[in-house]
Amino acid sequence: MSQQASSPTVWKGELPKVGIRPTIDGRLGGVRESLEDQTMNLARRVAELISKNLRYPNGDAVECVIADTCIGGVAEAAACEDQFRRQNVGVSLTVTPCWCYGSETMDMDPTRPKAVFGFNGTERPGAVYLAAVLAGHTQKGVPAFGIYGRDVQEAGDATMPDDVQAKILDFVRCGLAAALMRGKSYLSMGGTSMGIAGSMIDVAFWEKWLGMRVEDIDMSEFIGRMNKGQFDPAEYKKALAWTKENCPEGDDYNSDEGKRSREQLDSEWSDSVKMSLIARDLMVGNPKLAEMGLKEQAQGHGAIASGFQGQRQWTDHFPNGDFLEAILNTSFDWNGKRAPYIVATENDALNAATMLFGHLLTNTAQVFADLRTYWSPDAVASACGGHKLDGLASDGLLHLINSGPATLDGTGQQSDADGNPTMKPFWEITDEEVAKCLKETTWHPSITEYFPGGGLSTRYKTRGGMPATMTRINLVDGLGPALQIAEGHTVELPTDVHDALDQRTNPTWPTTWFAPTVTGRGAFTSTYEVMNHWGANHCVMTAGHVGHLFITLASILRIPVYMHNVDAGRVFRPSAWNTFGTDGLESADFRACENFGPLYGRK
Ligand SMILES: C[C@H](O)[C@@H](O)[C@@H](O)C(=O)CO
Ligand SMILES: [Mn+2]
Repeated sequence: MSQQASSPTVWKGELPKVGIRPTIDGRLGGVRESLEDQTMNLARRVAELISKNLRYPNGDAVECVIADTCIGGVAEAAACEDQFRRQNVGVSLTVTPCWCYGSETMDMDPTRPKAVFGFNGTERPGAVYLAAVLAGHTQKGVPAFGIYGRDVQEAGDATMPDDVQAKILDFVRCGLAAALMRGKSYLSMGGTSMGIAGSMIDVAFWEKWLGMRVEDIDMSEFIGRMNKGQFDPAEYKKALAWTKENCPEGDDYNSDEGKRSREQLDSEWSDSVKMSLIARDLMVGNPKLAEMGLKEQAQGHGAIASGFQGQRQWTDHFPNGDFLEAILNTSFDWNGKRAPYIVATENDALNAATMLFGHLLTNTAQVFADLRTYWSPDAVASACGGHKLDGLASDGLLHLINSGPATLDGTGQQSDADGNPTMKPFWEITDEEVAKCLKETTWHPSITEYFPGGGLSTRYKTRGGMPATMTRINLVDGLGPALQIAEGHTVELPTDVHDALDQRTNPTWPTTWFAPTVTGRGAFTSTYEVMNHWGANHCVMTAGHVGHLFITLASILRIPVYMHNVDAGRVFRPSAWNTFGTDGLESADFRACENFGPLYGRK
């Protein structure tokens, strides 16, 4: 593990591994012997592909465990299961070039995400085993993904076709996301914010669909720790100095009567930094607290996601959580580059879960936003002196703007290999890009009428041209969770147009102009219809067109997807889903999720 035990970290302890199961025709006396090396070598190639291409959220290479022997029957299958349990295997991938005996060799664990890769050769067909064992998975109610290369390969062909590589890697990304969530916590810091339904925590959703637990703390814990100095004083000193140097305070947009004194603002800065340390320590603990005699506080709540209620009880009296939410969701801070801590504004736990999906699928920071306004081309023209939206924005724009914080990665100041704006895993972000994200962001005294207790809000606008995916999990009485997805691009407006629109809402908040990819059908008939179908006030923006990964992860967890604009060819779900209908995949998804129920328990 690369994580130093001495610093706080989300991903403590051993992370779930990927188990590779080489299955084989068990007939000794010639058949099995002729296949042993080919089968085990196939498993080794798959393990190498995974460890070379995939990383955990902490940057470590994904670890694979290969079964000690090929699996020709139930005895070896059981031995493999024992080995996988001993070695913390959270995802399984069965691989074979030949015919094997389906139910005698299959992975029967009811909750571990699983796939089967049947090498497409004809000498000892892996495909027919694939079909047989997937039928078994469907019949026994243990859905599995099927991976089968398009083109027949020679038995000795050690290459892995691109289509097979893509499916293996996408399955493992999504299976690991599910496995990484299992057993971890969501930390609710406070309660319901302003009657927002998403912040009325539904514990059953976290337990039955995600296999997680919900931890609760009252916001008074912040005041207690601030007043008693229950945070690392050395880190606080370092963090405050870094903040003063790197987080410039911008204009105060408050009215004269709303303006706060310099002394008050300075105390809000120092309180905001303390709140950031305390929120992080509450989530993941901090060994330094144990050295201070705070052994219980040092343990944290095992939270890989959290939410801060803020409004209104806290923010009426104390600085809001804008700084803590922005900096913890960012891929760097005073300690340097590191995995973001997923923190939802207004304790919107459904947006937190969606942020967590995006983070675990891509290892990147996630933008929390209100989906506040649809700006039609006509409305923009009349608000901005006739300005005509064009290009990606020609069907109008969605204004994504949270009420104060957002990850600084959301500035779009990180670039991919082609120079396009993106948000990257922390280990790929350059020092120059860190500096650009900080430079693009200004911090403004929060608007006093909204936040009487003060605070510093995050202001930036996202660079245009970023392929991005907007998502949201909603809860439906009687159905459970349902996911919506909209791939699209960020758009940059001319400064005068941006300012005219931005100033109407709140100039102290972070703005992203988003143009969903419209298809002309259903919820994607137009940009307006995307907004019209959005299920809540909040959304999450993830860098890249990764709607297909959200769809695969949702199917593993049995969360139906009720709108998306992902081409059918990119949709990858367990083979069992096909049996619920192949024409009208959306409704089939609902039927399959309803049929199999939440991954970790009954509804
Ligand atoms: C300041 C306001 O209360 C905002 O926080 C509010 O409009 C929201 O963001 C609601 O989600
Ligand atoms: Mn909001």
